[in-house]
Amino acid sequence: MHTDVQEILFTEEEVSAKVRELGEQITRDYQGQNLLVIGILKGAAMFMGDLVKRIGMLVEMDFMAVSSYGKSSESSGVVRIIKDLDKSIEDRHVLIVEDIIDTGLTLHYLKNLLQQRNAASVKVVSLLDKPERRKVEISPDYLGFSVPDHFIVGYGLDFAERYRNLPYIGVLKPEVYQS
Ligand SMILES: O=P(O)(O)OC[C@H]1O[C@H](OP(=O)(O)OP(=O)(O)O)[C@H](O)[C@@H]1O
Ligand code: HPA
Ligand SMILES: [Mg+2]
Repeated sequence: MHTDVQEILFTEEEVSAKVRELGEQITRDYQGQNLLVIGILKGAAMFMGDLVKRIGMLVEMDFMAVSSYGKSSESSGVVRIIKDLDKSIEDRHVLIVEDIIDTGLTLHYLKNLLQQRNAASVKVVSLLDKPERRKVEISPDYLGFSVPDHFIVGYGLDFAERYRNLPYIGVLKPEVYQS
């Protein structure tokens, strides 16, 4: 375990089993549909890569990059689009892939934006949910795990761009982000 990590919440094996389960659920629900899976960079990059391999039909992939946290451990509440989708999503069934829902501000903004672009349906899969911190009412259609109100890193999740490549999901020691 990395010395800045206080506790491992989910091991690599636990994450992998959950991703497989989510993939199977999504496969059943979207049978016969032409699904567009949209990964929200950078946090969801690993989850997206692993999840699509567990979806048992051909899907299209696209990515958006947004940022609301920057170098801080607190959301600014202002969502900036850094990279937009490549193509129109009009009349498409879209599935947003997120690593974590915290205040809910990012997802609230994204869901509204994609609905305004006249997608046929907009659903959300999030690997993690931190419900205690919610500022707007929103929940995922598919969820991996709920997490307590601590700062989480690993498997895509960062603090100031670090820790994304840890293979497990853990709690960052408070002294690391408070210093
Ligand atoms: O529910 P919220 O409070 O809005 O927080 C969740 C969002 O914050 C993180 O992204 P971040 O802005 O840190 O960008 P990143 O994915 O590049 O790390 C995370 O990946 C979610 O997209
Ligand atoms: O707990 C978190 N860890 C990393 N990134 C995040 N973005 C929102 N909440 C978190
Ligand atoms: Mg981040």
